Amino acid sequence: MIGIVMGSDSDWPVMEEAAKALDEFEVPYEVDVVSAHRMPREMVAYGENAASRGLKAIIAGAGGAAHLPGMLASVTPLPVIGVPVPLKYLDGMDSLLSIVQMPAGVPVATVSIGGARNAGLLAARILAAHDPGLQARMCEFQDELNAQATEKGKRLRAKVDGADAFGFGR
Ligand SMILES: Nc1c(C(=O)O)ncn1[C@@H]1O[C@H](COP(=O)(O)O)[C@@H](O)[C@H]1O
Repeated sequence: MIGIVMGSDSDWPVMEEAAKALDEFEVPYEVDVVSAHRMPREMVAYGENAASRGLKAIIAGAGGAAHLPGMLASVTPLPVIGVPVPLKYLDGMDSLLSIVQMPAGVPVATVSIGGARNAGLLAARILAAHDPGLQARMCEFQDELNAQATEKGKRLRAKVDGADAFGFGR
């Protein structure tokens, strides 16, 4: 089970992509609003109880002064994946820097601004390290990505001038 938490329900349109990625790999998850700023005691309780409740990793998204991922990481031994959520001002740079610049000893695996899909995929990979079946599905997924990228190259080359990737045949 993966925990997907966010500072506000207004983050859900971004964070939903993490849930969709976990759905693709049939990884169970729970979702909740847990704010370090607005509900600090509940946030500490969530982090302190996460491991004993059976969660294997936490995906935490927040916008602006995004202290939630780092604060969770300080009260749980589980891996925490931070998702910077872009807001109206500063385009998510505020959130990115708040999440990524953690002091040594308290790691948060930070994905790109709005990168909730990668957060979901990273959580699946963490579980896959101890789950051969899930790891096999991850390998298939990577093969599909490869095939799609190869196809894009073929289409582009055909569109430009029929040359191959190195420009031979021009
Ligand atoms: N960054 C945090 C924290 C936190 O880090 O504890 N709690 C809420 N927020 C963020 O405030 C933004 C605005 O929230 P509202 O839309 O509720 O006003 C959201 O992006 C949320 O993640």
